[in-house]
Amino acid sequence: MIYTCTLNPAVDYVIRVENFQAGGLNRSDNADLYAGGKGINVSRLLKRLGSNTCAIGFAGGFTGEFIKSELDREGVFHRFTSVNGTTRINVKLKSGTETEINGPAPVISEEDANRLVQVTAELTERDWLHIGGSVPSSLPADYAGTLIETARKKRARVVVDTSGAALKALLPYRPFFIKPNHHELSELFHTEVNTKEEAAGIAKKLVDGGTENVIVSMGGEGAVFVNRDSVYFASPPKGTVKNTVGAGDSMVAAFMAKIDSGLAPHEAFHWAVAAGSATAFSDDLCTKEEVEDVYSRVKVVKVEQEDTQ
Ligand SMILES: Nc1ncnc2c1ncn2[C@@H]1O[C@H](COP(=O)(O)OP(=O)(O)OP(=O)(O)O)[C@@H](O)[C@H]1O
Ligand SMILES: O=P(O)(O)OC[C@@]1(O)O[C@H](CO)[C@@H](O)[C@@H]1O
Repeated sequence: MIYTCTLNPAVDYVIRVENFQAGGLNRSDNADLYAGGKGINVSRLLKRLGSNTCAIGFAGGFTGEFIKSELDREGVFHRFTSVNGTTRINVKLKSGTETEINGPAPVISEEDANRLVQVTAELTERDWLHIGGSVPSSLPADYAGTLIETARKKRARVVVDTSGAALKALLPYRPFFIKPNHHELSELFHTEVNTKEEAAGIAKKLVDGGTENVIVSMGGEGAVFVNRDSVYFASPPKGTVKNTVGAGDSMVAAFMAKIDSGLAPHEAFHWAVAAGSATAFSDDLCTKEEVEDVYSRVKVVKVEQEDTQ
């Protein structure tokens, strides 16, 4: 079972406005609500790809109920820890460009935090623990690390998809897989990452530091894959981009799904890029059929290690 842990889920309110005017009254006749947050997106896609998954994390208030009912509707197992506050709403404003306003997390009590640790203590060596997204500031600084250690004691495989200080703090736990985008990588290493060669050079440092598999996503430019044995570059096909929210999560889901079903890492990478692009080309997360359709149009090349910095 692939458990996804979203410590700070969200209802994603995707609203489209023509000619948005900051500071003025704007009206929209096109908006959608989605169960969101990185782990939740990953679980939704895993279900579509046919993998066994369960979404865990904190949920509260009417927004928490909405997320659970949406997951029920899609047949995605979940086991959220209920909290007193209200799960946030994240606004995704589409008006030519995409503007995101991610809301604040509810306060998580110590008791609720401990209850979630107990859920991760039930994992087994056949399970994965994916930890995705931001961490509510009311949680102890080492909270995600505690979840990882708890799952590790049961020999579960750990995947980390977070950014900034939270990602930096979790790297010493030597995750099986991480997928920063090139902006997150730039922030992590205090350097500009603009090319695939530069991304591969830095990803190698992460692999040297103990992370087993690194994908660096680079939006419409594609992605880079690095592990101990090899480096691959991928270029996605051209298409009409409708929504990039969840494109990165789709990559993570497809990579885990394909590794879990026994594929080699570079093959799983190929599927990951296809899933990322398929989501970018659709309004919501992509379907299995859309991923299959994009797959044959993704170009993946093996790169000689000397060609990277
Ligand atoms: N314009 C695009 N055209 C084709 N594919 C795209 C485009 N934008 C994103 N993708 C696909 O989605 C993948 C992930 O994109 P990106 O690097 O933006 O992830 P991300 O920043 O983690 O996204 P998010 O956090 O919004 O889920 C890319 O590697 C690519 O495969
Ligand atoms: O604020 P965080 O936790 O970093 O990111 C949350 C979020 O932006 O990430 C997902 C897309 O990856 C969205 O569903 C969600 O709104």
